[in-house]
Amino acid sequence: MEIAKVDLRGVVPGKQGWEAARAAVTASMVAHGFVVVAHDDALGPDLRRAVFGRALPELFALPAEAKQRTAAADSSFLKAGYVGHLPGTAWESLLVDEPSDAAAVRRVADLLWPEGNTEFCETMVSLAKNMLNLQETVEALTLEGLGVPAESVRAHMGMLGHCARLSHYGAPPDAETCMSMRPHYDNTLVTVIVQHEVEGLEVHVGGGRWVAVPPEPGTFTIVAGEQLRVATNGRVPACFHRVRTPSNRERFTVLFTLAHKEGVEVRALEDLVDEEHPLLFNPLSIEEYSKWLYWEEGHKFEDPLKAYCGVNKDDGAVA
Ligand SMILES: O=C(O)CCC(=O)C(=O)O
Ligand SMILES: [Fe+2]
Repeated sequence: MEIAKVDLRGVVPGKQGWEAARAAVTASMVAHGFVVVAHDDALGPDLRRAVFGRALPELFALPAEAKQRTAAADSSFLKAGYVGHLPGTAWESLLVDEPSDAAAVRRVADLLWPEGNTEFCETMVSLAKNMLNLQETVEALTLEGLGVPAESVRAHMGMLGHCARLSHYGAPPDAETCMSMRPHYDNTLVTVIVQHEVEGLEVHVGGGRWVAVPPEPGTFTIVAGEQLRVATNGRVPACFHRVRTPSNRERFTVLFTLAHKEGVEVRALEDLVDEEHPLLFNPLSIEEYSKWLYWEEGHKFEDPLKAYCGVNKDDGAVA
């Protein structure tokens, strides 16, 4: 299957191109739970070089104790800070909260480089601002495309927070399967995945078929997470995806997530619940759900979200 790309260059609300982009983005999100967009202005050659040629290699080359200074007390990969080499993985990652806020990035950078690293901070903030913009555009296009009125979209946006995840993958631990991250759903609303030169991201397109998304410069993959499935009352499925690198090379990626702020319940947008579309999911605390999913029995279910908060749980089959 060839993945269609939606060109978002110069697409702004109400201007020419917005309606066509809205139709294409919504169709892809509804059909697959992801959309690949072309938007080379969001990461031009200079910024790309600063991110992947400098900021990420420099960060992950730091001694382990420097990276550990940013780690959460319980080393959870769901909390801001560094997590390294979980069992069975060659993956290490740094999660930064509100990366478009210079002071927030600076706090993390000062732990990593006590002598300061202005260039790292500037690079991250520039990229984060562009990615936040891109995510808000895709989120607004999708919701509008589903018929949600502009004021509901605005109210929804007001409940969201933004995070960046910078990742480094060593060569896949199993050279035969080449799997670097097992299939999963993100627990976010949307995640934009920025790849660079080395392949890895694969999305499930149904019927056990996986499609690799090539790491083409100027393109970004936006995957829907479980929060968007709840918010859209099931219209947008969460994207099942994984990381597999057949070339067995090391790899850097940057992800940006948009998700409900901590403590804010995730619930279906009222405009998307009616007689024809009865409520599918009860309101959800993402913190409670994530605990259940990762550390309790959640992982046993084929459709954990449905098993946890589905209005009809009967078919949340155990895997
Ligand atoms: O590195 C990638 O391409 C995707 C990683 C991913 O899906 C995740 O961290 O949730
Ligand atoms: Fe993911």
